[in-house]
Amino acid sequence: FLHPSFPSLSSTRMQTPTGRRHRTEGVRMAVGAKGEYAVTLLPGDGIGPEIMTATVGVLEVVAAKASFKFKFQDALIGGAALDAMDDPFPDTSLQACQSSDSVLLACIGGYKWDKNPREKRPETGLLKMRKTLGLFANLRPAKVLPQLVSASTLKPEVVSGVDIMVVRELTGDVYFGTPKGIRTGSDGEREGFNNMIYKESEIRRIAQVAYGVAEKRGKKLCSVDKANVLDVSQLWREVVTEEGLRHHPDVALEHMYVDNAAMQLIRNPKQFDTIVCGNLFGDILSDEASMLVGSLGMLPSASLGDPRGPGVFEPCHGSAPDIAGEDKANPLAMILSAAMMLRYDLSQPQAAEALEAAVERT
Ligand SMILES: NC(=O)c1ccc[n+]([C@@H]2O[C@H](COP(=O)([O-])OP(=O)(O)OC[C@H]3O[C@@H](n4cnc5c(N)ncnc54)[C@H](O)[C@@H]3O)[C@@H](O)[C@H]2O)c1
Ligand SMILES: CC(C)[C@H](C(=O)O)[C@@H](O)C(=O)O
Ligand SMILES: [Mg+2]
Repeated sequence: FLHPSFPSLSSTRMQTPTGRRHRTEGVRMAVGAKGEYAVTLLPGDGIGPEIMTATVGVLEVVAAKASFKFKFQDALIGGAALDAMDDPFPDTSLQACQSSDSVLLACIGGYKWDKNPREKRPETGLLKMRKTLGLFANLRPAKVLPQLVSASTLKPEVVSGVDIMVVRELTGDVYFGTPKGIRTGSDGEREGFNNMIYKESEIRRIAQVAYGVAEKRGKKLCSVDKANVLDVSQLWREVVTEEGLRHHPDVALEHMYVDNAAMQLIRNPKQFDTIVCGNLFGDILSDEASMLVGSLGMLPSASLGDPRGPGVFEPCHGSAPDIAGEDKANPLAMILSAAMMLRYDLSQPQAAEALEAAVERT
């Protein structure tokens, strides 16, 4: 597991992050040692190509001022891959990712493919990528920049100073549980069903990541579940508690039901430091957290997991088909995701800090 070396994305940006270098030593650093990082670009759909172009431009400037270069290669995912190859995440794209030091993904999806059968949907390609690359930990920081306090729909005194890290489990839960489908019962009525399921080992490893992140931030972890109703959440709560008692007694652990957490995030977001939750709750709460920051177009993320493979760095938002092609999309979530790539995957903290500082100035 990668948790002991996980850096935080807290306001204490001057600490030396040691993320990927530790978990990849001797495995993937050889390319970096030559001064060139192989990065696969997955522009995807909608505003994806626009924000990817902006981000690559910024990374070229970073490289020009640093002692390393990037070797970019494009690959297909989502609707673009369906159109070209009838597969939302073809093997050629998987191989491109696996042979890279890191992967930048913009976003996928769009009206054009919304009525496709499940296996031919852009979203299926995204989930396949996360699962096959073993990216079980998704870090979604929501940090309010002082310059943008007034951009939030909430009062300045509520959002000013907010600095939350949502640690979302990414390869389990109702997203991947089986059985699932739509069936016709004996009474002739159709019913849809999915299975919300977590193995103990899956809960344990994301809890370890979350405690590792919390250790390096405010030593405060809020685990979000629905243990008052769901058995899967009861196990989640037991395992998260156990993991803390055994290995992280210095981290203050709190449990919160997801409905209350959704309310508390709006009522008093500054009570939170690190939040850990399952895949579905994390999806919802991180979009909610984006409105503390002022815009969904500001929320980056890092998807990490298998130490032998690359991480994938992707904004939290989708393909925004309503504004695609209008040159209106905010590229900062994508650019900040590239900063996370520099920090977590490529062990270039100074470049990451420079990029984040540039975003703050902009
Ligand atoms: N990781 C991903 O690739 C991802 C994430 C979420 C949704 N999706 C897909 O995206 C499609 C659209 O979904 P949705 O509309 O529910 O969510 P969305 O995140 O694409 O858009 C929600 C709203 O936020 C705006 N928005 C999003 N990103 C923005 C940016 N960078 N700058 C300015 N405004 C931005 C959009 O214009 C829209 O009004 C769907 O097909 C969905 O499945 C993909
Ligand atoms: C598009 C969808 C599959 C995806 C998710 O639910 O994980 C998205 O909403 C996200 O947050 O990355
Ligand atoms: Mg989402």
